[in-house]
Amino acid sequence: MSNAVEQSPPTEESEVLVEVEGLKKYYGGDGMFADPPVKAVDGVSFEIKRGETVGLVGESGCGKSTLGRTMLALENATEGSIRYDGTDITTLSGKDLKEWRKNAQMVFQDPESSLNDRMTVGEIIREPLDAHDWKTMNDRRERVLDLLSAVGLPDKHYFRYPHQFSGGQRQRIGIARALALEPDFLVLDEPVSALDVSVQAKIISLLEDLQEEFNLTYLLIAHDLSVVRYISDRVAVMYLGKIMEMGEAEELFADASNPYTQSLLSAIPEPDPTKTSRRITLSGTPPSPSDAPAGCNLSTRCPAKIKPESYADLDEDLWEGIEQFREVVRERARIALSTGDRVRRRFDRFDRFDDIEESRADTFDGIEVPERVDEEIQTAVKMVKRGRPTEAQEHLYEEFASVCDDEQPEMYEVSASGRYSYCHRHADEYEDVDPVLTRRADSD
Ligand SMILES: Nc1ncnc2c1ncn2[C@@H]1O[C@H](COP(=O)(O)OP(=O)(O)OP(=O)(O)O)[C@@H](O)[C@H]1O
Repeated sequence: MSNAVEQSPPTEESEVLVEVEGLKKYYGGDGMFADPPVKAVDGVSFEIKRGETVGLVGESGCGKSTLGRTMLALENATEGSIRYDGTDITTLSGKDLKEWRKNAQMVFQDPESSLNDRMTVGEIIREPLDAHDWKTMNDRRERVLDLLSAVGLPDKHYFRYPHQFSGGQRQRIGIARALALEPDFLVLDEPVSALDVSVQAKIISLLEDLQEEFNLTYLLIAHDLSVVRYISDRVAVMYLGKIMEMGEAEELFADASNPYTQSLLSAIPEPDPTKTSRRITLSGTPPSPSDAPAGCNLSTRCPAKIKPESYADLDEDLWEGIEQFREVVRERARIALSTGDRVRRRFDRFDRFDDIEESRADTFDGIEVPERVDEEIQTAVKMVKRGRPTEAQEHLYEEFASVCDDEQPEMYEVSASGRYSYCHRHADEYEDVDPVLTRRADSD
């Protein structure tokens, strides 16, 4: 059984460094005739303890970098707060913001493009010290030499240029620069993904050593789940601007609760050929962050989606078919019609979506479809064929929408260690995720 908790999950006594609450970052959407905003980060809350490494994972475009940048005040938050050692940095500006920036820095993915090739290594690392008018020129020089040594580069590199170095060495320079002002908190945005595997291991080990030496706190953004598993204390899984699950790394990898986390982890190849692992695939494509579902953001693709009460006894294959068909219709509704299409539609000569019949037949091939379901599907088919896929989408919504389409889930605490997950299925009134996924996998 799971308990619904407030957005911020409880953490243990250890000291919290960063507290993010109800954070949103939207792009665009201003003005009367503007397109809807891109909801890159859409209401996330979590904490990072001092000295902790939190891994942030999720598919491309889910909002990881935007969250990282907003947490460093490199982007203005649209809503919510980011308290750093108790200070809400979203309210800082001018001198106060500049002063705060010393505390938190970013290490970028691509060491090829993130360093200015016209500056020497010494100048690159010294630049933040110059910008903050840090102590004397001599002190700055000493500091740069210390930093070179901390990241494993010899003094003689001071006067060389970045293009004289390999990818791994350039990333060491980027890390030295990020450490110049003695920050407590680093956002590492894909710090090793542009590097060869052998170099990756060295940079990861350097990051671990530096964390120990300088008591650093990390937010590690990475798509490579094995890197995240190896280095993180806790992991947050993001999808379409929201955190779907967050908890201790080992526990989350071994026993994920959220259907999205389960599907993400099931894509990792099983190294032991004698073991069979369950592959959980998500249907369709992720919705655009400017057109996210009204209910749970995974609702259009969820492999454990709850059925509506009036169809609670539907066969699993049929339910899956209905959901797939709804996605086909949604895809049609996303297609912009040309002027010619509109004219043809007006004169009932529209034929661009006639293949919807075929899609229906394919989707329900070999599945027994009861009359009451078939009637609704056929009505939607007719609407799509007439060039009115949005009406068809609404019709199917009226008939088949469940709590997952209509309501955003709460955050539920799903383990004694404080892991939490964003899914209606953790509420007492619904069957939990695992038995549903097992049953649906068996029916495939
Ligand atoms: N400056 C911007 N203006 C408008 N939209 C943006 C901007 N920056 C990011 N986005 C959009 O916000 C969404 C999230 O992007 P973001 O780069 O944060 O995702 P990500 O998870 O870091 O992806 P990746 O792993 O590919 O870097 C995407 O739809 C992206 O197109």
